[in-house]
Amino acid sequence: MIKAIVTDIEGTTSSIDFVHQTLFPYAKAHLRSFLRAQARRPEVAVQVHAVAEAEGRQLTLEDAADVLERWIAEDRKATPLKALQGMIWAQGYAAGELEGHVYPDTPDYLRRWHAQGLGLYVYSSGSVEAQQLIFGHTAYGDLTPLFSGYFDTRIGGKREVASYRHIVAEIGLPAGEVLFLSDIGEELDAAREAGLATTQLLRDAQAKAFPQHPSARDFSEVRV
Ligand SMILES: CSCCC(=O)C(=O)COP(=O)(O)O
Ligand SMILES: [Mg+2]
Repeated sequence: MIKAIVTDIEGTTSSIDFVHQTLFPYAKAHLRSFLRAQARRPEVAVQVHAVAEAEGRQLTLEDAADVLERWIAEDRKATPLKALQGMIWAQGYAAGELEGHVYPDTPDYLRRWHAQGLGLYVYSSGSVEAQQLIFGHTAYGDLTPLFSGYFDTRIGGKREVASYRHIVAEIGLPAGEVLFLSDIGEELDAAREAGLATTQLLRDAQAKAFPQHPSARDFSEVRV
């Protein structure tokens, strides 16, 4: 009996293109000006410091921006990059320059599942702030009241079994009562090894299917 759903974002609730063609370029375009203007804010400074620690060398602000641009190009799921991207996107959403993309079935089924009493959670490499922003600024309104919690890379990587063990411990349910939704087979494999139920979203005809997991073309095909 499934009592909670943990959902990925990119490729699951929202399009990969929105993340890669809109969000990442927006963060890249505003990165240097953001760092120059905001580097003294403690929450920014701590992330810039973490970039230098990860590189194992001292960095000027311009060096840090170079590293972060490289990490964006490599699609690195590094916590300092994700935290800084979230802060930059916050400015974009506040200015009305960004709208969070969700597939049309996403709000519909999130509302149904919530009304059925299922607990809804997000697990994404994007920071918790970035997760709340994308769901808080959709064409279907603010979806954040539907969620009971958010998890990001601070709980661990999405391909690591331990991350899912920590998530179910935080949710407070047996792993078998939690369903994880993602488009990425390696994430689903890790979740299953931790005991969670899984379903792979195959929204794109070219998506690589992992047949060991149940699959769904959209949320209407997800069996809970
Ligand atoms: C919160 S929207 C931005 C998502 C993001 O930054 C990312 O790297 C995609 O990660 P996901 O785990 O959702 O595939
Ligand atoms: Mg994904």
